[in-house]
Amino acid sequence: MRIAVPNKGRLHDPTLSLLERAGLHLDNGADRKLYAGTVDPDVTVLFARAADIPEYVWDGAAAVGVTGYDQVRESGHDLTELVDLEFGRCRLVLAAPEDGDIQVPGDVSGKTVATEFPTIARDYFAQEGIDAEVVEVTGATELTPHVDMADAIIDITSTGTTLAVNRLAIVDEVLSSSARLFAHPDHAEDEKVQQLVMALRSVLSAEGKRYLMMNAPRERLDEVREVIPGLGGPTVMDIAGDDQVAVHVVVDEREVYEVVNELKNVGASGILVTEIERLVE
Ligand SMILES: Nc1ncnc2c1ncn2[C@@H]1O[C@H](COP(=O)(O)OP(=O)(O)OP(=O)(O)O)[C@@H](O)[C@H]1O
Ligand SMILES: O=P(O)(O)OC[C@H]1O[C@H](OP(=O)(O)OP(=O)(O)O)[C@H](O)[C@@H]1O
Ligand SMILES: [Mg+2]
Repeated sequence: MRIAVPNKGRLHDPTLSLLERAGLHLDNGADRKLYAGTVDPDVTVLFARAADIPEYVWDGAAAVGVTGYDQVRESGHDLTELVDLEFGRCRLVLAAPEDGDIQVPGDVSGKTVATEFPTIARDYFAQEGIDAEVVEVTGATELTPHVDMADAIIDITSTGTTLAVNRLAIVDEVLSSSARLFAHPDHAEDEKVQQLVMALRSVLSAEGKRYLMMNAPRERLDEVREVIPGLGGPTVMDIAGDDQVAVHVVVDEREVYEVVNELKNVGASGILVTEIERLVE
């Protein structure tokens, strides 16, 4: 199985980090090559531009690919979305110069809109019944309204800094995106693809979770159970020749502070809090 992965840009590092955490270690020097092997002899990683990945998957050059939902929509290919990887979150927005005469989407009728996403832009205008002319650019879109290349833009925003620096205001949200794992519809159910899906989900499930280990007096076990909001209840183990038991449990990271205090109050001791790499449910 080949996995297409962004070769550079914003999605490159988080994708490689996720594959590593999922246990799919890449060969050394992977990021300077077009291909990389992994610990699984049947799995190869193929590096490509984020915008080209939908095409690679659609053509069968790779069974699956990681890229932004925006890129898949722009490609027009009907790929199967398998996992939302929760990074690369951004929005495609219609934006126009602050204090200009474009205040609502309808105001761009009869005007020009620059974008790196012409397919998405045309679909959006058709759906909204807006008659605007789309001007295709390949970068620095935010500049175009200031050099009279376009009246408005459709571009990516996340923190809003680039729009603000270029004195552009959001007129409408066109699409909300994040990095996701996509498959060719014919490969979505393949065994290797499903193994990858499970491994990636296990990493995402573990994020924001902590593993708690402690000793507790056997006679206060009921009180311990009550304060633990655990995933499927705690694991309780006897400590030979002792009136203490060992208790292990997975807890939401946001609850750890309060839970540890409550556990102390019901007699728990030697409380250890650790991170979890993966959680297969
Ligand atoms: N500011 C951002 N915040 C979050 N995600 C973003 C942001 N900008 C882009 N993305 C996501 O990352 C994807 C790739 O964008 P990126 O900027 O890394 O590549 P690119 O500039 O299109 O690539 P290239 O340099 O190869 O032309 C986008 O399609 C989008 O899904
Ligand atoms: O809302 P913000 O946080 O400012 O992010 C938005 C900017 O991020 C992306 O550009 P990027 O930095 O990837 O540069 P690029 O144009 O080289 O792709 C996008 O094209 C916007 O310009
Ligand atoms: Mg970019």
